[in-house]
Amino acid sequence: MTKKILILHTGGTISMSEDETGKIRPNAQNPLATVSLAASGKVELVTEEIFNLPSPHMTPERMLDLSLRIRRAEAAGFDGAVVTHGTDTLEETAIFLDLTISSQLPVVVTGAMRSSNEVGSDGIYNFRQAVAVASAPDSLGKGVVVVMNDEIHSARYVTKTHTTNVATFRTPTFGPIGIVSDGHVNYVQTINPQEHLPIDRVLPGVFLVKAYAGMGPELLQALDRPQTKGIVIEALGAGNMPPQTLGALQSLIDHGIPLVLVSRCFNGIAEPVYDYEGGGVNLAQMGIIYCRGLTGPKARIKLLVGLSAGLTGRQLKKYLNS
Ligand SMILES: NC(=O)C[C@H](N)C(=O)O
Repeated sequence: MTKKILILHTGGTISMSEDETGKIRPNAQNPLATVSLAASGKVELVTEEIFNLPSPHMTPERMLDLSLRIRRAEAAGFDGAVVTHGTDTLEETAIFLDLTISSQLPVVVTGAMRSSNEVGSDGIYNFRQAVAVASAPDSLGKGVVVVMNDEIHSARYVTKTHTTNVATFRTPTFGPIGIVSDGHVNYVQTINPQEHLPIDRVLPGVFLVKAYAGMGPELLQALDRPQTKGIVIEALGAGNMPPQTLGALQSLIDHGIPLVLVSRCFNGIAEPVYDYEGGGVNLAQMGIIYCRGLTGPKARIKLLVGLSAGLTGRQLKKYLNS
């Protein structure tokens, strides 16, 4: 049976070309628009250029537009969706979609590290693999996935790890959930289902701060204001903070601003294990919420989604802990 796949182009290098001076630029006409996927089997592609943006121009408001468009796709008879996206913020859009789309429909996000006319361009290849994954029966109910360089990654944990290499998307700690090989889609692991919050607005005022040796209170104090709705902190190691930040952290908590903690480490999960001044035990006792296994940018999207859905207090904590 022919699968009907919705293609949503948003821009990024996959939609760009190299000019005569070697610089990469956006195109007025998307180069993927004319690609034939005859070799991919029975698929009908319905294409929309929802944005034509470099991904550093992506915002939560635009992620919401994309999410709302995909949420309408199932009722419109689509069997899956492929989103093409710039790679710089792809991981944030992917988790936003994963957290806000509750349908079983396969949703695949892909991009490219080399633009459409560069030697060794990976755009058409990744696009074809993404369509194969979106139309595979095994992709039903897998949540949003990212397909790049023959690997299938869960949107929840995948991250860009290299500035230029085509093998840039990796899932630290857990690894990919599958591979695409010779057009065949093979899943090797499943990840736990998570709660979906189909929000229809996004709150501003959710920030991300990275901790460092000798960090003082200044950055945190600058965020201690009524416009701040929540802060994610990329803490040190297993989830610890320099002692000079504790006063500013306590003041943010006293002002009712949710503080969410992840680790700045590439692998592992932040846990409140260390019992010294600024250690995780201390931070958890203060009411800082530990968000397990997400990177800082992803935890920020999750906090933003939770707050935008109106979650507060224990509900917010439970959502972020899960
Ligand atoms: N490879 C890429 O897509 C990077 C580009 N700067 C973007 O994110 O739009």
